[in-house]
Amino acid sequence: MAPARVESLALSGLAAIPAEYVRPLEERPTECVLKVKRVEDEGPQIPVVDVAGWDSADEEIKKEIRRQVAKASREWGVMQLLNHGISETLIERLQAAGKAFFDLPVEEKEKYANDHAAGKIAGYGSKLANNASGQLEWEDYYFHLLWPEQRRDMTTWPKHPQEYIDVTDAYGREIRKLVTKILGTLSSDLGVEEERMERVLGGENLEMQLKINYYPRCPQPELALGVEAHTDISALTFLLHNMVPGLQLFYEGKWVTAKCIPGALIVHIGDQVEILSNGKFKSGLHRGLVNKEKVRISWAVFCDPPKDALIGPMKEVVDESNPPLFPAKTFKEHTDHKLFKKAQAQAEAQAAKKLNQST
Ligand SMILES: Oc1cc(O)c2c(c1)O[C@H](c1ccc(O)c(O)c1)[C@@H](O)[C@H]2O
Ligand SMILES: O=C(O)CCC(=O)C(=O)O
Ligand SMILES: [Fe+2]
Repeated sequence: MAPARVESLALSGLAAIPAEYVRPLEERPTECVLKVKRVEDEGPQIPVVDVAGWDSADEEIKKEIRRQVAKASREWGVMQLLNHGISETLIERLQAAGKAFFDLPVEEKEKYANDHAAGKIAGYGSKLANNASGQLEWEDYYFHLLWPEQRRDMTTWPKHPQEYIDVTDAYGREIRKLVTKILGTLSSDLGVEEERMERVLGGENLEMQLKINYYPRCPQPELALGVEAHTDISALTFLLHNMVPGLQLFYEGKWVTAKCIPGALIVHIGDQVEILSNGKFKSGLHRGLVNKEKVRISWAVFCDPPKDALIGPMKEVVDESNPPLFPAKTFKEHTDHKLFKKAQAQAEAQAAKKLNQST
């Protein structure tokens, strides 16, 4: 059965969200981000790193930037990059194109519907219930391969607006350059050669997937989640959004809301870099909240190794006092294992809930 689009639900004007979208008590946001009075100015904040001098001739400037990127990756697993080199105009055009696609009526977007059952994840989609609890997220999305160029199937990309393909392609090329810079910085910080991590992650065959997350207005944002708590299975994830707050990072036992900083590009360390570094760099737990007043849109680029790449702690970061914390697995095995574990945990939670209700 085709999943219901969250946008259609939101537009139907319902006052209470369907039960499948109501999160268990312990998962619900404790406050509704938009209503909270400058909560983001209090307590720890996601590190902000100005990388304007990344290519500077001054070695000290470069060293300081690299130090800050590595520190954020070790302590938070996420950072907001300023002056990353992607032009404001390109970002505006990318966001205008994604928004123009989502501004189409749902019936038009359905022409791009993906087909999970047939293993086709590219296209327009909404989360499918993967267990008995049927727990859903308050979002629709568009997902497609962005890189490498020769493996892309352009028939899976939106044809409307006309600009979509050129501008999304141009953005992908810019992100690919940043991938090399960040992996180089992180490799050096671990004391391995600069190209090492990128090579293990596939080099020319490293893949990038684009997911545009579309979070419609929600009548009961305090009960729902746009994206449930997770770490990204990627090596790195690059994230832009439309300046509506919603992203939260779990840090020192609390959910910290990401500040909306104009021009900033959010970078997440994903599971693959955590594994390669044997846990020196953290894959941060994060989630997405929704709100009553505004549609939120985010653009996530997941940078992944090829499916058959074997990823385990690099030998240089393992010794007698630092034994491997992760078994080596192919990227496909890692993905399957994580999905399986998630479905299993949700099924167990549902069984426990039923047991509680019957006693
Ligand atoms: O290649 C990737 C890497 C990632 O880190 C992720 C990904 C794909 O997709 C996840 C995703 C996609 C579609 C859905 O319906 C989801 O519920 C999740 C994404 O969350 C991310 O982990
Ligand atoms: O929308 C966001 O800010 C987060 C999205 C996210 O975490 C994801 O797509 O993996
Ligand atoms: Fe994520």
